[in-house]
Amino acid sequence: MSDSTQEKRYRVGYALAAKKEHSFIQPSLIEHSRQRGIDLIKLNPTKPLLEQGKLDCVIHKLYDLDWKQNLHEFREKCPNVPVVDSPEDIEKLHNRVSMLEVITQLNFPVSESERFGVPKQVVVMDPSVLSGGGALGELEFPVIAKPVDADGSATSHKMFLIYDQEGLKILKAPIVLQEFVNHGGVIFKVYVVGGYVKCVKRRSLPDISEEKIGTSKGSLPFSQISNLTATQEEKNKEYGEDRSLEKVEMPPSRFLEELAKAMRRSMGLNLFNFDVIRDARDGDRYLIIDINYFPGYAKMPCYEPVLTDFFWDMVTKKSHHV
Ligand SMILES: Nc1ncnc2c1ncn2[C@@H]1O[C@H](COP(=O)(O)OP(=O)(O)OP(=O)(O)O)[C@@H](O)[C@H]1O
Ligand SMILES: O=P(O)(O)O[C@H]1[C@H](OP(=O)(O)O)[C@@H](OP(=O)(O)O)[C@@H](O)[C@@H](O)[C@@H]1OP(=O)(O)O
Ligand SMILES: [Mg+2]
Ligand SMILES: [Mg+2]
Repeated sequence: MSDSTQEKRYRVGYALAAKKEHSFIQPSLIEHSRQRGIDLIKLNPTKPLLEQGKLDCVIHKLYDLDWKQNLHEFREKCPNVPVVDSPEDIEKLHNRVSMLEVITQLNFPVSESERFGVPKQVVVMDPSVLSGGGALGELEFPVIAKPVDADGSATSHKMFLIYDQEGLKILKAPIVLQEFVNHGGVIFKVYVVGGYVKCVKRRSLPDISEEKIGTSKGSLPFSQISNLTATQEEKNKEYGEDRSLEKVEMPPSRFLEELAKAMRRSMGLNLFNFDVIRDARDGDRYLIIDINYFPGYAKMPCYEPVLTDFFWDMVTKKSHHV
């Protein structure tokens, strides 16, 4: 379709933090959408949405109360305009406990071979439990300590690999302790955009040998390990690391597609990704360790046509239910 003035044009409003806007609203996406008759409109989150021109769809990743209120009023007055996605549904992903409950509660046809689950985890609310022992329950070291909140703040990505009881002492409750699972140093990031599913490989923490488990002590901080930039990757190579991802086999696509579909239905969300690792001890066992709302789609191959197709579906379909 051309963008001639006679043809109907659609307006997709976006409300994003500056960093997200910078990475997601690329000139290539604007142009791709424009050519399909879709204009991407930057919204002012502090001004009533009804006063910001006709909107055919709203996408957003902002969580302050004023924005939620603004969105709430808009949804009441314009119930037919799809809001992707509903703040109530997104909320579940802001806590690392409720996030993984999505997975444990999935009604999913059991596949012949592949199985899925989540690593064992506990949430520690009481600071004295960390210093006094007994925090682990039935978990075994090493564990990963993750902030309970996954709300997009810088601290929400600050993690620690904890080798022993001593290592727990630097942590502050509340915190999630999750069993570390060896997985060959590779994670699979599965991007979901409505009905579209795309899996990519990323680097992860390397396996920890039995020997290392016995000799390592304390804790090791890390953050956004799978978001290494190209320069950092180059540096890794200079240091002689050969961790080429090319040879790593992807999980079966049918399995990932079914899983993504079940998650999308159960959460009521259209825009998310999830991190999957393959258990090094059991190649048919997949563990979901993280789910992110509105992730870095610009890192996904062909994100412009994929997102444009999604916008098109949203603005042209009468129903926007997932
Ligand atoms: N249970 C686990 N066993 C082994 N490695 C893990 C485990 N949990 C997390 N990791 C590693 O730590 C990384 C960060 O964990 P996680 O994905 O939960 O954090 P995040 O900050 O929410 O990540 P993102 O940037 O994707 O939002 C993972 O990508 C993976 O490399
Ligand atoms: O841009 P944002 O601030 O939303 O950052 C998100 C980041 O995307 P970016 O690549 O655009 O930074 C995502 O990366 P990928 O999973 O796609 O690799 C992932 O780390 C999310 O957890 C982050 O969301 P947050 O949890 O911090 O809200
Ligand atoms: Mg992650
Ligand atoms: Mg995350």
